[in-house]
Amino acid sequence: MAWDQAYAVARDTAGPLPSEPAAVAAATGRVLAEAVLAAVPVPAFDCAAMDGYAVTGAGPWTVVGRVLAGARAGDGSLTSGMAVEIATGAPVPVGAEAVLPYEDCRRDGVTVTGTRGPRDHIRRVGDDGRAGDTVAPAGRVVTATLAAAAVQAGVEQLRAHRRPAVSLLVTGDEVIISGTPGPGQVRDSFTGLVTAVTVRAGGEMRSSRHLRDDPALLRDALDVAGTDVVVVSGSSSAGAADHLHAELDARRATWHVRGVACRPGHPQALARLPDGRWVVSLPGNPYAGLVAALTLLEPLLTALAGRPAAPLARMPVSGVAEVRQGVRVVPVLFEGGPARIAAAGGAAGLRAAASADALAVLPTGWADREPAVILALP
Ligand SMILES: Nc1nc2c(c(=O)[nH]1)N[C@H]1C(S)=C(S)[C@@H](COP(=O)(O)OP(=O)(O)OC[C@H]3O[C@@H](n4cnc5c(N)ncnc54)[C@H](O)[C@@H]3O)O[C@H]1N2
Ligand code: MOO
Repeated sequence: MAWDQAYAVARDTAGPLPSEPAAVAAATGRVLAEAVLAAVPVPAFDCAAMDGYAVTGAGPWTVVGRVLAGARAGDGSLTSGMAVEIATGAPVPVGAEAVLPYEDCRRDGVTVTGTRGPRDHIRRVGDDGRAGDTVAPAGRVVTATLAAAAVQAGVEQLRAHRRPAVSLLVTGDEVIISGTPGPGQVRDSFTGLVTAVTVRAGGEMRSSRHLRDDPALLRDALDVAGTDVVVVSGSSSAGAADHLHAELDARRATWHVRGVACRPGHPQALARLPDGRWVVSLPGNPYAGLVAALTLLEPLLTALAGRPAAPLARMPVSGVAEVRQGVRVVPVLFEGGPARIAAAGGAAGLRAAASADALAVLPTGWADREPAVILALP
């Protein structure tokens, strides 16, 4: 399957997971299934916008008291010629017409003189929205800013799509999950990468498990992986120890993507089990697996999380790389002007990607300075 088509299938095949109530404070990164409506007006009471004196009528004014923030709204009232000393955010007494900032007036004993300017320096109830106003519409990602606006408007609970839960099965007899690899061993590169892609797309990483290359272990692990998405690294190819495809066929999985015309990352796949769980197969070569995570896993999770699919970024790319068929995915550097190819190497090493700014997806027949899709690195 062509790379663009595989990306589109991963992005467009799954719909958002069901929604549920969620505490605003814990909903960052999730997508609103319903609009957030203000429970209270903002501000909830008329209050001072400056430190100074709340006054009524023309000056001079007689200071009759002091109101600090936190005082009860509705207490106290002013009539013409009266003033109270007031703090920013404190409720203005009933009848107050303006707040005179300290710098615009003079106090002598209990008398304040000064001139009222064109602004009254009072924030009125509902200036920034009334109860029932939309704080944010359905479909928005809950950012820290959106969450802050919601709690400001008295909202503590919202309705959001469930985060897609992800588990990772790291296959390979040679793979170790911690420490420095010895002869014949490789250190797992996938747990960190898959976690980062998952979190970035609005998912939740539940577990990462290492499995030896044994079909029975893979079968059992697939049985118990109770997550929306099961990612399997390695075991994607045709080798004697690669059991994933046979296992998915035995389970009558539906193949949505089975091989992508993409270098590296050709053996990547996306399938759905009859019970609804998605399986993303990442080739074991780490750079190829990273490419596959950005091609299939990220758009799938984005859709399951209910996030709107952002259009793919494109920019001109300069450098040397041969792309005879399918696409070639290369690390690039941003230096102003076209992105520059940092290296166009193999499928295993991550070193060029480590100090690159992004990956570029070079189409078949690509030539120097022609545009390419740009994928952000996790
Ligand atoms: N006869 C063929 N052989 C291969 C083909 C093919 O089409 N026909 N495709 C090649 C391509 S392309 C890739 S990519 C790999 C895919 O292999 P698998 O997904 O089956 O993965 P493994 O064989 O288990 O491992 C490949 C390579 O990656 C290393 N690896 C595996 N897991 C990890 C990990 N968690 N962290 C770091 N490195 C890992 C592993 O040690 C191997 O070196 O197949 C080609 N062969
Ligand atoms: O295409 Mo493989 O995925 O070279 O590494």
